[in-house]
Amino acid sequence: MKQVEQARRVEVKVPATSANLGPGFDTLGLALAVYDTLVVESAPAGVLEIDVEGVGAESVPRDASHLVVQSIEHTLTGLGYELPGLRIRAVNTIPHGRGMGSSGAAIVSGVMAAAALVSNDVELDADTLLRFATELEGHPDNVAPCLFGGLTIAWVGENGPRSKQLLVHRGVSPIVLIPTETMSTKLARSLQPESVPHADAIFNLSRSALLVAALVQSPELLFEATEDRLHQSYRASAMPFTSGLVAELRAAGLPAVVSGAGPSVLVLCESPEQRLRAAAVAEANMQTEWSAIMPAVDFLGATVEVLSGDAATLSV
Ligand SMILES: Nc1ncnc2c1ncn2[C@@H]1O[C@H](COP(=O)(O)OP(=O)(O)OP(=O)(O)O)[C@@H](O)[C@H]1O
Ligand SMILES: N[C@@H](CCO)C(=O)O
Repeated sequence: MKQVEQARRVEVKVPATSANLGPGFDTLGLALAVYDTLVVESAPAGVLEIDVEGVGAESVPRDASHLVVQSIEHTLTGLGYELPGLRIRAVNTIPHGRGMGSSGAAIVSGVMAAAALVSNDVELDADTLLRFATELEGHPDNVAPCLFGGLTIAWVGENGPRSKQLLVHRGVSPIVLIPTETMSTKLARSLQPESVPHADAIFNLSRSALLVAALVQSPELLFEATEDRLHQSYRASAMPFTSGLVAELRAAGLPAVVSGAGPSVLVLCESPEQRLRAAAVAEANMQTEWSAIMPAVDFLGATVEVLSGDAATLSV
């Protein structure tokens, strides 16, 4: 096994993401301008210091089971390196367990940190970064936009996960409604049926193809393009306030969907004006405690800077 250079310090910044976007289950994802940042330093073997500020400061583990550590280890092992000691300082703003891609962001930050720790010796291409991240996350629809920014279409081919990044129409104005309750992605996935009716598969094929056109070129089609029959109804009983709010917003003509595995609601508004209307409709219909954010679409994805050791700035 190869050794990581000592006292190499890297800084990673990763965006939140919303996956599925209605019909694009496990396929479509959008990067949002809400970020976690992380400084990672290689240290003598046996050292593991984890300092967390912001989201998760009260809850995430401070040992080797921390998701970023697992991701660094997974990536370095995959590249033939021994896990060095680590000093990690995280400043998190992406909410956990709310459907905003926090686990994907933690995994991507670990993959990017590991890549930067060894970037003097190894250069990783985009597909390899996506493969390491997807191996841990299980599906590529959050980690692809987190890595590359913008709107991504992700798929798993014979040689592993791939993705295509697209720029989003400047009119598209997301609003995310975030409840205080959490939902585990694992639980939400356990509610999915093994098979779905053929007619529902066709329904989602048409809507997800339309959604790509709506997000890139024709935001006025977003309402029809965000319909779904593959996942939201199966999960509704586990998050009744979420499905109630989505229904109220859609009844008002607003393109609302469950964000990721929920329970947040994403409204993919076609203009800043529609977004203000969505905020007003949501406020009138929230039956529990929610907060609303209006993040821009992130177009950069994950970035890494090498702070010490041989300096170089990486991006994918
Ligand atoms: N920055 C982080 N550091 C350590 N652990 C994290 C971090 N972010 C997320 N996690 C872990 O991931 C869990 C949340 O993952 P989960 O997949 O259930 O939801 P999510 O990723 O926030 O939502 P979704 O996948 O629907 O977008 C947290 O409870 C925590 O255990
Ligand atoms: N496609 C995933 C996104 C959440 O990680 C799901 O809905 O289960």
